[in-house]
Amino acid sequence: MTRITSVSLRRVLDSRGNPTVEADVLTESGGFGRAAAPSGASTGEYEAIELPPTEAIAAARRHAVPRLVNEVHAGNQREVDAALRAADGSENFSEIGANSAVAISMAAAKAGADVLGAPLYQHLGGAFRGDNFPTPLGNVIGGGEHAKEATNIQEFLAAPVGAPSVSEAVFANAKVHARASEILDERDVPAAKGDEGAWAPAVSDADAFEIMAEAVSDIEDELGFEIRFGLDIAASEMFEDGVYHYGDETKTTDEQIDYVAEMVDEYDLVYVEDPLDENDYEGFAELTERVGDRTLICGDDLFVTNVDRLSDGIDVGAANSILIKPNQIGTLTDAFDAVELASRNGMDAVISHRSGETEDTTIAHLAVATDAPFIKTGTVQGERTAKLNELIRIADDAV
Ligand SMILES: C=C(OP(=O)(O)O)C(=O)O
Ligand SMILES: [Mg+2]
Repeated sequence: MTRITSVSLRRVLDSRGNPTVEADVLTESGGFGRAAAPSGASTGEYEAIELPPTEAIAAARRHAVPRLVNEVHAGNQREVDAALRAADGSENFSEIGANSAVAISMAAAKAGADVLGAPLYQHLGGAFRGDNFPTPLGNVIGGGEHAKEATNIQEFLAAPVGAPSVSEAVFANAKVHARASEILDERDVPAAKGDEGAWAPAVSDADAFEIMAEAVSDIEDELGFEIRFGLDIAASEMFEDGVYHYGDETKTTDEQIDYVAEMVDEYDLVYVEDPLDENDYEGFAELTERVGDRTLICGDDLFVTNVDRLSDGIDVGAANSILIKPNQIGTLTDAFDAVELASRNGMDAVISHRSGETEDTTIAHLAVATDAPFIKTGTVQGERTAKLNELIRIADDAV
């Protein structure tokens, strides 16, 4: 019933105005799935390869489509993804592009769910998923590679951990975002927005911590449940010549570890992503040893959703959490394998968008399917609210 009968690929716009790959998958019983690849700006060195969309589409039409159409079943995700890997033949999807691969992989999952008449999260996660929801990590203030002349730290993320429902959590983050804007106004600081819709003011990181703490505490008082915050430092982007660059200042690795540990305690941070360079497993391990009992130390560029890199990290205790971005690795199968390896080793898997996104909502379903404690998918702006609103719909049994 779910045998794939057609795969079409096209270029569509992403949220930065760049082209990206969209895939449509049809099955013999009329099941349909459509998905589009996101795209990073602060990409990890070890991510699967994103090809220019025109090249990725041409290569996928030549190599992957013939191995999919009439050959595999959309309902059998491992079969679909194995065909994509076989069609590509490289370790990192350098032939057909991880952008083509992930769009097809996700579109096939949706087509499989369509045939079964099940919501995507249930097709991916099983009959007993759908009662637990991730806490959305909402990007409120940011800079780094996502906005020029703003903070060095890439993302300051609201985390409404005490919200009674996912809907209240989503609205809480929007309120924190609005409150941060008022505080910036009160300080006479103009702020444009970065790629993900976070405020991108020209303030120091120290000021951003203060603004974030004030915004979170005001909204916590207003709503009456616990809201904390976290960071994506995206430290690989700051690391050059053996030191971390904060504007004109630098920090050695030891200073960076001390700084992050101090911020964890001063601001009771619930989450810290990529506090150190993507090659520094030891630094990650040292920081995790110091503060991992009270916060999540999450590897994004460190692990790139890759089970081999995650295994190396597990061996040395490099983090207690992994960020999962399907396009970093190329298929849903690979992303699920990373989630499973993490959870078998007591680590939390956090599902994430990219800075370049589309209206695609797959990651909302992925987060529910994997019982993720957190999802990082922005706060406002259509391509972000697409996922947040989908979480609300899933909770409302309206998908
Ligand atoms: C979402 C992120 O940004 P990008 O997509 O640019 O890697 C991130 O670093 O976690
Ligand atoms: Mg990151």
